Amino acid sequence: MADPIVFAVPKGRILGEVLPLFAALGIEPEPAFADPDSRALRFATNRADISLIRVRAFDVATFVAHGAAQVGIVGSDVLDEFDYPELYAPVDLDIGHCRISVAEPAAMAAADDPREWSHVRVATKYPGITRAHFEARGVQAECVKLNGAMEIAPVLGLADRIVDLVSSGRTLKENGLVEVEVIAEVSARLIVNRAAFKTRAAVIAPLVEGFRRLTDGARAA
Ligand SMILES: Nc1ncnc2c1ncn2[C@@H]1O[C@H](COP(=O)(O)OP(=O)(O)OP(=O)(O)O)[C@@H](O)[C@H]1O
Ligand SMILES: O=P(O)(O)OC[C@H]1O[C@H](OP(=O)(O)OP(=O)(O)O)[C@H](O)[C@@H]1O
Repeated sequence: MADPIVFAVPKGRILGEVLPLFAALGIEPEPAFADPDSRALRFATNRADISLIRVRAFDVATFVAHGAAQVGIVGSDVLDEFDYPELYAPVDLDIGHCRISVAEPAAMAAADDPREWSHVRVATKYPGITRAHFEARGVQAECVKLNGAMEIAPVLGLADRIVDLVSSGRTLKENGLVEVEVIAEVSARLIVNRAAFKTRAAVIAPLVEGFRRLTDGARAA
């Protein structure tokens, strides 16, 4: 029998929303998969043809693009940032909803008109999305790449503005920032390596169909 396919799942907040989807599809990971204290990275499932890996959100796309994993789940923020040609994203899973936005200190926003910006200095984990967004508006964007805690950058003078994910808006509020522009809505997608979609079609095609039915069903309900 062929090796099981490798399905990459982000270990952060999306993991909790993925577990019910797996359950609905009859995929039962070994118990350690849902245990945040487990140090294991690869997990078996009740399906001999599917194994799981738990990696950082940005790395899900890297594993699947390179074919080291064949299938994965990743936020559309990550797909927009890297735009990997090797990835096919056939299903919007309707989980992990948030938006990617420009924010700035509340005091600055009071006297600021985004239509007048010609140059901005932005702290972000998403330099690709940020540059593309501002380029399309004819604004030159200088990006300072951070991997988290962007919200502290303006008050410390690292950058005037940030581009980051916003959901409830609580992180911005608690750090004295306000959202001034929404760049894109974000949700998690099922991704498949294009080559693997052909070579491992017997496992992957029904899996894609299963996720598609599940999310179509949820939308119709
Ligand atoms: N506040 C949020 N609300 C909803 N979805 C979110 C939120 N923040 C992030 N996400 C989604 O979850 C994905 C993973 O984010 P998460 O914050 O779990 O990882 P991270 O801390 O950025 O990753 P890592 O620790 O691996 O660097 C993001 O790419 C995005 O699609
Ligand atoms: O609008 P809110 O509901 O406050 O959510 C937004 C926050 O959520 C994400 O961070 P996360 O909590 O995942 O931590 P991180 O800094 O590790 O990415 C994001 O980077 C924001 O900081």
